[in-house]
Amino acid sequence: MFCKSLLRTGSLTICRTPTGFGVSSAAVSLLKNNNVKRHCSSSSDVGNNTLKTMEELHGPSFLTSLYWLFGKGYFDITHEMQIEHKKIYGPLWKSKYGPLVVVNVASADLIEQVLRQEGKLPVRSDMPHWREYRQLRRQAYGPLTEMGPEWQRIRSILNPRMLKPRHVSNYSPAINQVVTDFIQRIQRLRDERGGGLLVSDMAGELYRFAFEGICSVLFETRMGCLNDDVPEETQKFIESVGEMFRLSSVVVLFPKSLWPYLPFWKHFVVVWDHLFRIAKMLIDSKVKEIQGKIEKGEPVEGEYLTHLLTSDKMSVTEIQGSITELLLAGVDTTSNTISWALYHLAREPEIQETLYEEVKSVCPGDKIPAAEDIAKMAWLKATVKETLRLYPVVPGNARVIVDNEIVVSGYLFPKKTLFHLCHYAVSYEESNFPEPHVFRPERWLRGEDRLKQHPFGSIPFGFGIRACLGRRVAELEMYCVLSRLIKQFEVRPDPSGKTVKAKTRTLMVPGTPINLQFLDRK
Ligand code: HEM
Repeated sequence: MFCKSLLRTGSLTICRTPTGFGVSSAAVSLLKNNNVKRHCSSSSDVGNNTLKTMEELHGPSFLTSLYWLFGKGYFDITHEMQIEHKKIYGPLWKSKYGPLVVVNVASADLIEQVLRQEGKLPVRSDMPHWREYRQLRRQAYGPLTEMGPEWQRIRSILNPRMLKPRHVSNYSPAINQVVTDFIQRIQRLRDERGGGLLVSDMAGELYRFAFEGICSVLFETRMGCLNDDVPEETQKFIESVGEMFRLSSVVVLFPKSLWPYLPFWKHFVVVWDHLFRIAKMLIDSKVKEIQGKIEKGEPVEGEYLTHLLTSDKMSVTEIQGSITELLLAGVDTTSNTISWALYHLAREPEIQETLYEEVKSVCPGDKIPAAEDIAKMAWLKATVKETLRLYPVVPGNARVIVDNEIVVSGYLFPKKTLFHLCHYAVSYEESNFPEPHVFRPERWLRGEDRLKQHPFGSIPFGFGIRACLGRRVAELEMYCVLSRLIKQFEVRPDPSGKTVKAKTRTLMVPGTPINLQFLDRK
């Protein structure tokens, strides 16, 4: 019934898809008792009981899709293809990739309809290649790869210290130490290599920052990513993450039965071995530290890892599986968002000045912003929100609703239909965001305009029980580094005046390097 092959096309992660259709009586009653609370499908559909099937939904054929991707050159900018396809087919269309069928959803109303009907155990993609490695090496699944009730169990353990604001605020001292080192690194790079002004490839620099920042939270350990001489083990760790993602997108193009015969599958396994080995080393050293303290009768204090290890709800192998996945999900998402925010602030001196005044008034002198200070910085938060609207780092998000059939815009979709939520296209809906291409943080300040916005108009962290686990930590990192950079420097654009466009590499990343000038503020 399900095609198990998997194809990855830029932002689109395509996995299992159903081939069977049909209208069941359960579906009709589902429609009548539609559990969509807001912006639901039109009442005439419900009244007439006229449900269309997925077969009736239009959209590009396989050949047309290939032509768009490779003939018209949208392979690198699949986020733009969302907007073009929406103009042609409307907000709901079907794309075929060989035997795979993907239902694209590209309006805030319809995304809301899909997400509000997801059951208790939604799935994003079944990640067969990541899962296969874990089976091969008897490693545990983490929140990205786990499914069903086990996924629910590990999320219930991982969630509180990652998502509750009172716990997350405890990470601000560790993150601020990393920010201090990052600012010093920017000063060094600028003075030693950039003629006292320019820092090249900010996305690369912020990648180091985000790697160091998330490791300081997850492993409670400093890795030295921001040193001039990065420790060898750390350098290999960073490279293995990049290599794993690169190989992932190749492996997934081939059927599982061929993997053992592919040279890059072997390489993929070696890279994962390395990632898991370093994660284990870091966790083992924390275990030893905790044991030492217990033996000496000293109090055991710590944050995320210490809490997981001492709460006894997960085995060490399970902790290793989950922490490794948190790390993988938490580096380039955060670093790319910070890069885009700085890119725009450099081009919008007035917004930058407003932000500077806000940070200075909340944190005068040398005061370093803590979580409670950030809560008072409305412009800072609005800047990050607007950045994520223009560049939703995950521009298209796969969603499979496994528990139930659902009705969207008068169509009945069977269980396990693969939806592709077009967050990028929705972020640029003129009706929600007037002048959608303009960077305008004030859209997010409290006021009348904000009340008019659709709550699903920009949901960069997803929605519901399978939404981003690292949202609060990512926000804290972004707020800390942006506020302190803007307080310390006046950021100006690359004097060459080059504009940087986004490209899709699963995530939305800068297509060319972002270079910025950093002038000390007096
Ligand atoms: C700006 C930064 C980030 C953005 C925009 C972002 C966005 C997202 C999105 C859109 C999803 C999918 C949600 C859905 O399908 O509804 C997701 C999932 C996830 N994110 Fe993030 N993320 C960011 C940072 C982080 C960080 C720092 C971490 C780790 C500390 C993290 C960990 C995760 C995990 C583990 C999942 C999978 C959750 C699950 O399937 O249960 N993310 N993220």
